[in-house]
Amino acid sequence: MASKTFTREEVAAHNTEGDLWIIIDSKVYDVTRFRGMHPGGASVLLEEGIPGQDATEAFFSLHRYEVLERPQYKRLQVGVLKGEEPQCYATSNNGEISNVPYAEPSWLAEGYHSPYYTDNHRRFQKAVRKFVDEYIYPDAQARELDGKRPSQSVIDKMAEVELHAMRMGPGKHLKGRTLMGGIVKPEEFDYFHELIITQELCRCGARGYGDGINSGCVIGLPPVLNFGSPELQARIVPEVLAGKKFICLAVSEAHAGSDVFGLQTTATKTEDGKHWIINGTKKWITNGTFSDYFTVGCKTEDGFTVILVERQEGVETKPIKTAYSSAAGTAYVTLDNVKVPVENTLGEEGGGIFVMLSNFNHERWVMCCTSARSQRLVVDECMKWTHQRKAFGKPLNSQAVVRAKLAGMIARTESIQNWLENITYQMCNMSYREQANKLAGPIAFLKMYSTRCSQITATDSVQIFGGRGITQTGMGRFIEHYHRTVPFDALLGGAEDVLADLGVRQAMRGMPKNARL
Ligand code: HEM
Repeated sequence: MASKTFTREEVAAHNTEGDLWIIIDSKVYDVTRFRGMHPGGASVLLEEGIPGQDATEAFFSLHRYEVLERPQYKRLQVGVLKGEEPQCYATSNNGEISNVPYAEPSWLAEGYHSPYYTDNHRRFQKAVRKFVDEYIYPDAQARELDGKRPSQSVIDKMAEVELHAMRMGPGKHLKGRTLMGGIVKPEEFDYFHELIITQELCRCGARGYGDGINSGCVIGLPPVLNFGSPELQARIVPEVLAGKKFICLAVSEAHAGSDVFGLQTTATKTEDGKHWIINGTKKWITNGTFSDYFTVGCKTEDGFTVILVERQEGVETKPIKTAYSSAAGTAYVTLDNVKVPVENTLGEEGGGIFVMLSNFNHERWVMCCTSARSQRLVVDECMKWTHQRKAFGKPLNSQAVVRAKLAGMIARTESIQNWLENITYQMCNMSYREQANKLAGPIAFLKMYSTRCSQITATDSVQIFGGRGITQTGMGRFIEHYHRTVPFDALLGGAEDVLADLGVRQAMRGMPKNARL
């Protein structure tokens, strides 16, 4: 029983193969029978300094804190040390703000200030974090392992507090909804609230799952919200935001990714002009395997047109095996003579590029939010690991070469977050049209810069974690995951080089004609 107390001397008497106790962080464990099942082997538990002794340091240099939290291992605890309190605790995913330096953006760190966040944002952040840690984190870890799509119970829970609606950003779709239990009024909800949601969600450290929980909707629904007919909106939007139906954006193809003018999926009108007949294929479609609706980019007589397709005869989806988990529902979509009413056209016929462009800024900004926070997760992991792991008799962080790597990743993470907050502030103060004009370049640059940085940070973090950084279980599991999935950020929403060029071309367009050195 965990409530029993023992002195260190009493524990020390249980020091043989047939009667084996150890102390970890003031808790006493009977590992006699567990020894034969220990994933790290039986012999290590009999090594010098372990039987009947305080094994705290040895334990934390080899195991994550969460190991002790697993029910099957919790049961091994037989008591606690008399008059001693646990000194170690998990600083992640317990609903609290971490006090590990740089584990939180500065606006959340004690004693720091920010011009951007109000008391309302702070209350909102607390509630979102609690929600994510309680409901989403456990499902994220389980689904990331089994590759199944996110549990419907989590999607429903998210709908209860209107997380799906809030992830669409500020706007009229929030009207009449009770957001996060009423903490923020629909008309007060701004891009900083949305940034908070996105960044809190990616603390789960499960990239595929993160996309699985309705990222398709974040990029697939805005064209319906902004360009769909009132009838289409009335039919589609409520059920999607309630988490009962799923939608995805289906633009990229095997033939063309960033180059939307190179798309080959065609939509041709029937003779009576009442329907589109769509033929083609779409590739890398997030949430595609389980989507009910597809926002499809098509080549039409007038150019490029976006059309909403409902799952029906002629629409087939099959999973694509990518580097991240199949929880994301990444699909190859085939469209064979799919008949769609012309009323499903989103925006003008031939005006698809405008529909897409108006979506891209928001989509890329969301990705910047994710990338910035994921890099911070790596900083957090590296700070803890280098603090608790000893090599050559000293903690890893006592080595200058390790500290230099930490310095780089901290500086990159901080600069990205600060730039991101500046852009978010501009978004809060610009109309959608102004944003499209003035922020397409800066957002493209930020995304390019952020994903460049993230790859350097991923490489350095693997060096810091060594073999554990390439191992899917144990101490380095988040690092392995990050390093494996970081290229997604650099590709989705426009490849780095394409975005860099877009930013410079935008700047060139703004050059005063008479500017001279
Ligand atoms: C209540 C006590 C313990 C439990 C429940 C436990 C559990 C585990 C688990 C689940 C693993 C698999 C890796 C992971 O998921 O992190 C593991 C690995 C390991 N454990 Fe333990 N362990 C305990 C105590 C110890 C102690 C005291 C030592 C002593 C040095 C030890 C040495 C190891 C080693 C060497 C590995 C392999 C690590 C690796 O592959 O990187 N364990 N243990």
